[in-house]
Amino acid sequence: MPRADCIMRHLPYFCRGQVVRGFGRGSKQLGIPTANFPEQVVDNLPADISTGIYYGWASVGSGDVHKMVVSIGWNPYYKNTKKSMETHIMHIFKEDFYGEILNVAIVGYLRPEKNFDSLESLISAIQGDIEEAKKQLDLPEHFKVKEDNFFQVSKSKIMNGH
Ligand SMILES: Cc1cc2nc3c(=O)[nH]c(=O)nc-3n(C[C@H](O)[C@H](O)[C@H](O)COP(=O)(O)O)c2cc1C
Ligand SMILES: Nc1ncnc2c1ncn2[C@@H]1O[C@H](COP(=O)(O)OP(=O)(O)O)[C@@H](O)[C@H]1O
Ligand SMILES: [Mg+2]
Repeated sequence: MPRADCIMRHLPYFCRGQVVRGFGRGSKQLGIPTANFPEQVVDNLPADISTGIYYGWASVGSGDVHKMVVSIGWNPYYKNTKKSMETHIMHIFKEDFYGEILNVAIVGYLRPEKNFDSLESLISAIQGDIEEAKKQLDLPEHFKVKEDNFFQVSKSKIMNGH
């Protein structure tokens, strides 16, 4: 179990980066697309932030801020060799947003990454994470992060074109 102080010390954690292609394993077909960050953003994470599943807020470019869940780690089910950071946003987008800037505020920790004996159990674990995240994010201390200047800055920066 990761130590709680190693997790909480870094939260809320804010970062942004361009959305890149992942392994295309079809998480979209399963109804759980994840916007992947480039290696560089993953490498910039605090060295001692625990891998695992977190929740928070996200926006694409200068768009609205939505609830999200994010997985940081090696996806033991798929035995990845590179650490990844993938965000599922609880919003239905009209189209894909590869190449756009994803702004992310991580506010809380849910659980460590796990291996599963079937794809179905991985999917139901992720669905459970989504439901828990939705509840947690309605708490006042988490809801207020949605209004953080971090997201306002992302709007004005992009609208002014620099
Ligand atoms: C909320 C959430 C929880 C996840 N939990 C796990 C996990 O416990 N173990 C695991 O191997 N992968 C986990 N994943 C990662 C999925 O395996 C990953 O999204 C899948 O490999 C799709 O990758 P792709 O974007 O490259 O297609 C999780 C993803 C999300 C969004
Ligand atoms: N609600 C959403 N959350 C995250 N990504 C989404 C969402 N809706 C559409 N997408 C798009 O789906 C892509 C991720 O799909 P996914 O199947 O995980 O493919 P990849 O392996 O390339 O990451 C994102 O990069 C984004 O462009
Ligand atoms: Mg993905």
